[in-house]
Parts: sequence; structure tokens; C-alpha cells
Amino acid sequence: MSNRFADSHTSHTSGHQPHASFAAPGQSPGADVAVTVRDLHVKRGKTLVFDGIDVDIHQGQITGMLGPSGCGKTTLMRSIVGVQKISGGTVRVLGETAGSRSLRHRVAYDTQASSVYSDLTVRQNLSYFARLVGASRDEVSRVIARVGLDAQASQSVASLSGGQANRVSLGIALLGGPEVLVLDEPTVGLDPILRNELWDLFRDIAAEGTTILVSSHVMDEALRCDRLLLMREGRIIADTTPAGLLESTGADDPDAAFLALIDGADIDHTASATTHHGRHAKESDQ
Ligand SMILES: Nc1ncnc2c1ncn2[C@@H]1O[C@H](COP(=O)(O)OP(=O)(O)OP(=O)(O)O)[C@@H](O)[C@H]1O
Repeated sequence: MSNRFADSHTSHTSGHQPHASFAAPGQSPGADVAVTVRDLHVKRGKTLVFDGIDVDIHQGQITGMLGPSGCGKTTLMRSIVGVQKISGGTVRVLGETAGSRSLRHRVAYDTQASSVYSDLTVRQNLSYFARLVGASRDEVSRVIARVGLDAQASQSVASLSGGQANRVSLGIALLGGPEVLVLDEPTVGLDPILRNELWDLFRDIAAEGTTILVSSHVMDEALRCDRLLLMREGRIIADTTPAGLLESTGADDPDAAFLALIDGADIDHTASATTHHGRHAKESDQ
């Protein structure tokens, strides 16, 4: 069975509600920030994934989270959605603590591994999840059209192409019109044409005011984002824009830019490790 599941959804009636805005570093005061992460520490098993990271995600933008496998993209997404146990710091989403009950219907999460029922049709899948979130039958039809699956609505998910199946999963996350949409590698395994189609859809959804956080390790997808968080080994090595990334590194393409950043980050990492080390040494001296 294909495994995709949208963990939480916005209720149809909640709409886009006003929320507190935060001034983010490098942003003008009053700029709307949907997600604020401060000094986040996360340990998973024996792995210290984050040792104090700060992130801001701006409202109504597509923020891409890119970095090699294991750098912490899923862990950061899980922290934002509120399903990750954190050992320190704060994660605020739409002015509330991540994972708060009040966010359950305002934040949708499309994980890498979840549960679309492959033996059910597209409409049956959407209808099932719509019942869970209290979305209407009309909304199911609207979402099916939104993700371009009208012609496949009566087909079983098992009979769909990979790109179509991904759109079922995205449709489930869209039920209820979430204000924040967190998508973990939604284009993985898709050919460039299908990836392009899906990114066009993300762009349309963001244009309606939805904040989208999307992870990928395909660097060319970076160019489709408004904002980029580039990660490596549990650190944010750049919080930038596509143009800023190319400009600051002088690279012609995002792959080369990322490699250039890694070179620079290795220097930063040494500096930051020294700082941490120094602080810890001082603390242990006390
Ligand atoms: N359940 C777990 N127990 C122990 N360590 C874990 C667990 N889940 C993840 N990790 C470790 O945490 C780190 C970050 O993993 P994470 O899944 O967030 O990375 P990622 O960037 O999303 O990777 P990918 O692109 O492969 O999905 C990795 O070193 C991983 O091995």
C-alpha cells in the first residue's frame, strides 16, 4: 500500500484567520512570519539532530528546504507540525506553540510515508479523509479538480501514475484549506515534466495565501521557491532567495551554488564549533 497521510488539516470553516506576526531577523518589522523556530534542539535516538537552530518561514511564500539526505529536513518539518519531541527551544506556528490543538485544522502535513489507500478510488480516498476533517462533499470535488484529477476520480489509486498518486496525497492535505502546508519531498521519484506540473500547482496554492514549506534534495527545485533554507548536518547554512543564492556564490546553477556554500559553511562550522566548545568549557568550569 502506498503510504501517504496528511496528519492534520484545516477545517473548512476556519478559513485564513488573522494571527500574530513576528519581526524576523533580516526582515522589516511587521513582516508576516508564519513559523518561528528559536534555539531548537532535537535528539532522535542517539543522534543530536539540532543543536540550537533558528528559522523563520514567511506567510504566503513557498519556502524550500534543501539539503542532502539526513541533514534534518524531515525532523524540522516534524518539529513545525508538532509531531517531533523537542529537547529545547521554541517552535511557534501562526502565533501558537507547534502541535497545539488549535493548529490541528490550520496546518497540513504530507509526509514521505503515509497512507493513501491504493485499493480505493481517488474520490473514495478524498471522501474518507474529508469525513475525518469535516470537509463537505463539494469540497472533495473542488479539491479533485484543484489537483487535476477529474478524469481519474473513479480510478483506483493503484492504477494511477506516480505523479497522479502524489496529487491524491496533496489533495488530502488540501482538504479544509490549510493555512500552512508542509510537504516532505512531494516530487520524489517524478520525472521533470511531472515535477514541473506539481510546482505550478504549489505556486497557484501559494498565490491564494497559503504558506508552503516544501523539502527536496533536487537542487533545481530551489529556483521555484520564494525563499530557501539550505541545510547540512543539522545546520541552516543559508536562509536566502534563489537570486540571492546564485549572487552570493557567483555560481551559474543551484547545484554549484550549494557546493560553494558547503565550502563556506565548513569554515563557519569550525568557527561555530569553537564557540560552542568554548561555551561548554566555560559552563563546565563553573
Ligand atoms: N527515529 C530515529 N532514530 C534515530 N535517529 C534518527 C531517527 N530518525 C532520523 N534520525 C536521524 O536524524 C537525522 C536527520 O534525519 P531526517 O530524516 O530529518 O533527515 P532528512 O534530511 O529528512 O533526510 P532524507 O532527505 O533522507 O529524508 C539523520 O542523521 C537520521 O539518521
